Amino acid sequence: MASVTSPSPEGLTTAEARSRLDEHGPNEITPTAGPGGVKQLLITFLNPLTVILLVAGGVAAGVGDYATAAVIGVVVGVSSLIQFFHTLRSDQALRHLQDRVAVTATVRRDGVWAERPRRDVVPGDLIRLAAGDFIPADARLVTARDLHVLQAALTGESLPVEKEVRENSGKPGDPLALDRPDAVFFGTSVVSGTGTAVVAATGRATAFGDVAARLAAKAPETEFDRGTRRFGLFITQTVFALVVFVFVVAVARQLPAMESLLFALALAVGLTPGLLPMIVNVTLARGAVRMARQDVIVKHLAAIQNLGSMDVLCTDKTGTLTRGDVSLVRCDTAAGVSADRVLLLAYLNSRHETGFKNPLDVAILAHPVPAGVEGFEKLDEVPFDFERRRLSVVLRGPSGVTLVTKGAPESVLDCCGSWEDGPETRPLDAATRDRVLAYVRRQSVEGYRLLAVASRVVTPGGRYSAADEVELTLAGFLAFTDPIREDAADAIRDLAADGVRVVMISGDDEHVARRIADLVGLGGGRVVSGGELAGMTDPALGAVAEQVAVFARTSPAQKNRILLALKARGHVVGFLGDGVNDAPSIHAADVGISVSTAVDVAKAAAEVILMKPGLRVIHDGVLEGRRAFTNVMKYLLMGTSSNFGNMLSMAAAVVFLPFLPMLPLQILLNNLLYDLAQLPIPTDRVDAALVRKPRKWDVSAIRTFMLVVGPVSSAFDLVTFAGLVWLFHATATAFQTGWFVESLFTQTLVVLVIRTAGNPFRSRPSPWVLGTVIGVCGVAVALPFTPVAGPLGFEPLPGAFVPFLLAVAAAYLLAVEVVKRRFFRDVAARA
Ligand SMILES: Nc1ncnc2c1ncn2[C@@H]1O[C@H](COP(=O)(O)OP(=O)(O)OP(=O)(O)O)[C@@H](O)[C@H]1O
Ligand SMILES: [Mg+2]
Repeated sequence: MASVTSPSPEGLTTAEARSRLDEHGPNEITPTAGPGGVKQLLITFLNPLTVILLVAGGVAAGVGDYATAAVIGVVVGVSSLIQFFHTLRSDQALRHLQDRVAVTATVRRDGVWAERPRRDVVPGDLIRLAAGDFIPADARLVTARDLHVLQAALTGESLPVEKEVRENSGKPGDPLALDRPDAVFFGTSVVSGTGTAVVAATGRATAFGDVAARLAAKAPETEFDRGTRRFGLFITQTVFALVVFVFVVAVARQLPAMESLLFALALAVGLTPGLLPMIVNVTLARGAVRMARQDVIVKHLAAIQNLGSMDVLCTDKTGTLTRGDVSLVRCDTAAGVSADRVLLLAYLNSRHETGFKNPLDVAILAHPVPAGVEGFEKLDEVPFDFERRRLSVVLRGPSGVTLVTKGAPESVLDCCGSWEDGPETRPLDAATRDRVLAYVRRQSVEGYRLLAVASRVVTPGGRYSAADEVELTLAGFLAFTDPIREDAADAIRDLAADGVRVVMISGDDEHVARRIADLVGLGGGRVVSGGELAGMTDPALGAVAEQVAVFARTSPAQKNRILLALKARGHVVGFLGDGVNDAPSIHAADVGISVSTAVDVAKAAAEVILMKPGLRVIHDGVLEGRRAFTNVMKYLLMGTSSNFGNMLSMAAAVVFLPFLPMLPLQILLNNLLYDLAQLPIPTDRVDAALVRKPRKWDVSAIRTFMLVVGPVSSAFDLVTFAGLVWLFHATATAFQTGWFVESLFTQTLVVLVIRTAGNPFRSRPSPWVLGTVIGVCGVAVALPFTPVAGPLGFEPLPGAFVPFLLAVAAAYLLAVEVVKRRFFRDVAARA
């Protein structure tokens, strides 16, 4: 672990920071930036397919076949450049999005404090910490005031620990150890208090960097990754077997050996879905950019997939279902009498606490300053935590040293032994307690959120902890209102209509939760409280969570349990939250969602950030995610149907024909044109019907589709072969020309069929898709009549071939239409 020497109070200079950034690298655990331009170009060029092609080109040039060598040159050049620019563009788009939601750190540079992206922090930087901050690096505290830090990510300890600068905490140059009271670490967060610190280590050099890098390296493969990988493997094996088969047969039949080798190599290139990774990335990146326009930012492309397949969305209440602009409407004693003292104590507590300000605190402080607030000096603080649900400050005032506690009514009541009835202090006996609880319940049922305030005179000096929150005197209650969002009910209904069930998981009171649930259309059912939940086993909870729409008084750990229980039952679960208490669940969800106004910890844990609060934008994002998914699926269905069919046809042709069914260079040209026809798929329109339900990656359905459509398309190839041989008495050149044209027609036109689950004539493709398909077919028909026909080995086709070709293509499309309907029915049935 690194060490640091004394910092300058002015912080680093910009120049110094820049040179340190060069020396230590950016402050990130896993690099977010993709490879740079030149490296990316090399990666594109050095893929195995390109290498095969270049070798084949060398061989062709060696034997004097310059036409083939030229076609290979064009194919390699064009496809590499297309891939290169597309990948570069989507990387840039994604990086731009990531910058918009980058978590920042408060850093002192050149003598001024400024917010800078976390990745720019360097060793030696002076940083400032406040509640809700994600600690940006490993650092040694220079000053600290009531600084409490949650180190769960590093130590597993779920309660905040206090950090402070002590005389004996070690010399500035000593290494930072976890138990050092003046050391704070990357990956942990500030619960309350403030401090300044000097950075000792950044990025991978941090204590957490090690752990996180190991975790990141072992990141579980998503269903999508696994699907594409297995699929790619299957294709590669099949292609390999076919290429060997074709070569052996061709040689056995004494076709020219060199020509046969080139033919086999061209097949290998032509039949591998080489564009798959690129098309997937471009489609998703395009989806990401469109989502950004709807105010939804994704940090990783995989999040789009997950958003599209999410079927349960868990959300907290304040700020998403409600507007989050809380107002304080009443301050009453436990007897229900309005009292200034209740407001005064609450105000003192809110003003002096240094934790992350809950909207309730904001509402209290927005109230006109009550008289008498100025005469108090803060001595200490016991910060809020979500298990205790209360917080205390210790103040020296006109009548001695007082501990002032505010929190959830039951939690505060548990610590009280008496209550203030005007000037009198009365004991809080069982009967009174029941009466008070009944009062709280009544208020909650009416929709008010309540906080209780209590206090006690304590002995001055010493340090205070939660153990001092005993024998308090209850001053009274504050009642707040928080209007619901106008669009919440609509958004919940729309999400439900599109297959996403919304579950509210609140830390708030059961009655308040029920009331809000009623207002937004989640009500009517059972409300499960944290207490009840504590008695359930995980499997039982899973069954309950599938039925229940509202959970109340849950702790952060319980929020997490609900979510994991739903995941265990096969749901794809999203979690939307904005607080420190939501961060673990955001992290554990399939889709962690937060809002731009959330605390850093929540934003850092999320994969999706909403630039506008509320559920409406999520609905838009979900649909956008499903659109991207659907377009990826189009590419796959198009590719699988044509590649597998072509393999079978090639194998059959080599066995039966006395010549090669297509020249190597024709195969390559065919493949290039086919690839071009696929490029605009990311721009395609998507049928509304295809985004009505969560979309899951169904590899087996795709494989079935391939195994059925492949032979079907092959059968139509054989019909073409038969027609060419017997009807048109084609020569080798005419045969090759005829199949070249037929194959491009069937392979490209099929996209118009498989791009919709219904009638292809009822669903309009994007102009780009339609234009490119027509263009490619046009080029195919025209090529034999152009001057390049000779070098490419084409000859003009007889006029009668055109109606024959159109008839074959039409019959093929009809057949695919039938198979396709079954495919979409199966997929829908399984979802
Ligand atoms: N600053 C605070 N002072 C006193 N009590 C607090 C404070 N913050 C939270 N509480 C208590 O803890 C409870 C749970 O906190 P909070 O409402 O933030 O949880 P949540 O799960 O985020 O709820 P929600 O669903 O409303 O967003 C609150 O209802 C309140 O009683
Ligand atoms: Mg909340």
